[in-house]
Amino acid sequence: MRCRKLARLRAQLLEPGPGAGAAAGTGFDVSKSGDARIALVGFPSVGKSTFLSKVTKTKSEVAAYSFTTLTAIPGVLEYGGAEIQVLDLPGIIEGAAEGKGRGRQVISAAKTSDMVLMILDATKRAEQRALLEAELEAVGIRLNQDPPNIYLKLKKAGGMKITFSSPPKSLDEKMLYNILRDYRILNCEVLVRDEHATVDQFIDVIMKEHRTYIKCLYVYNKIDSISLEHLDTLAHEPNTAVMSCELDLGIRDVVDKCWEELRLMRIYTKRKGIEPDFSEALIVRQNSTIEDVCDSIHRTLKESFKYALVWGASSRHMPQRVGLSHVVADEDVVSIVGTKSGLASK
Ligand SMILES: Nc1nc2c(ncn2[C@@H]2O[C@H](COP(=O)(O)OP(=O)(O)OP(=O)(O)O)[C@@H](O)[C@H]2O)c(=O)[nH]1
Ligand SMILES: [K+]
Ligand SMILES: [Mg+2]
Repeated sequence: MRCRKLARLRAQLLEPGPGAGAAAGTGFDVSKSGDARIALVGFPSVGKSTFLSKVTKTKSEVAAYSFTTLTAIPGVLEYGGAEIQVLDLPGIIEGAAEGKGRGRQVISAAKTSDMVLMILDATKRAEQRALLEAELEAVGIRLNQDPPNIYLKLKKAGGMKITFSSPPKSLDEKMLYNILRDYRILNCEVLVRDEHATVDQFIDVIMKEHRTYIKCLYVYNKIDSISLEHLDTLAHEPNTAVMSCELDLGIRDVVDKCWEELRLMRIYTKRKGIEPDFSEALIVRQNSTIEDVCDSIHRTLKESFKYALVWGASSRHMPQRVGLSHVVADEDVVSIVGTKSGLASK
């Protein structure tokens, strides 16, 4: 890219131009591919692009100055037969959520991911983590949280019916009534199933169309430049990994943790009388059933399904004969038996 164009793009990242703010929150135009998407989110120059270049074949520009990366750069991380799309994103700055720079666009791209890798600079002050979290929170991203266990159904008439399945610790009927009125909801049914539910969680339920619950792994990079004591403290924070891209330390561990958090499973399919093909795995989400496995092989496979044979952690015998509702485990070998004799997967 020419120098002037680069300078202009860099300026746009910092300053809201026309169309910034609400309208600019649409994210970058990178189509999803592979079995899952991980977004690299962080302040400028923490090492996001260095990491992408380490774990994928994609080379994203690396430099010591801020805003080296100007758009979303996708790479593919191969892991045990799965292909995970890793999105390198421009650095975000404080105030990004309010539309400062193109930060909102960056955060919107993160919102489309299955997992956020929050890259932090181990040499920088501790507040960076909370500051970044607050930016993501502000656009409705909830990190490492489950959706609140509160049922809300809007009605056309009949007023408000609010019930608690057990006495709540920090909510009461009056509070919920007032919040609902603030959001102009006058007819509805509410059932609070979690005694620890908070006001913020209740608002998240009202706003659920604008909330996204995403897993996050916090990764401190540049541990080559900090003391061992500091390293020890960082490494003990929850949902955290530490690494040095420069010294090639801890990167494998970060990738392994991503795999665990994404909760994907590899299923190997086997035809009758033939050894399973371990070179090609079918990737499914955790808690998937034989039915999900069938669906990911072919849309209509279920129609001719008779039973499946399963070898692996989920089977009681080797093999175990199971039906569509059987829940599979990572690295199970599955053979689908259909009504047309000898029909096997793939
Ligand atoms: N000491 C040290 N420096 C690193 C490490 N990883 C990356 N760097 C340096 O940090 C600087 C920024 O790296 P980038 O990968 O460009 O950072 P980025 O987060 O992509 O930056 P932006 O795209 O500008 O937001 C470069 O000078 C890298 O060489 C590390 O593990 N240790
Ligand atoms: K940089
Ligand atoms: Mg970069």
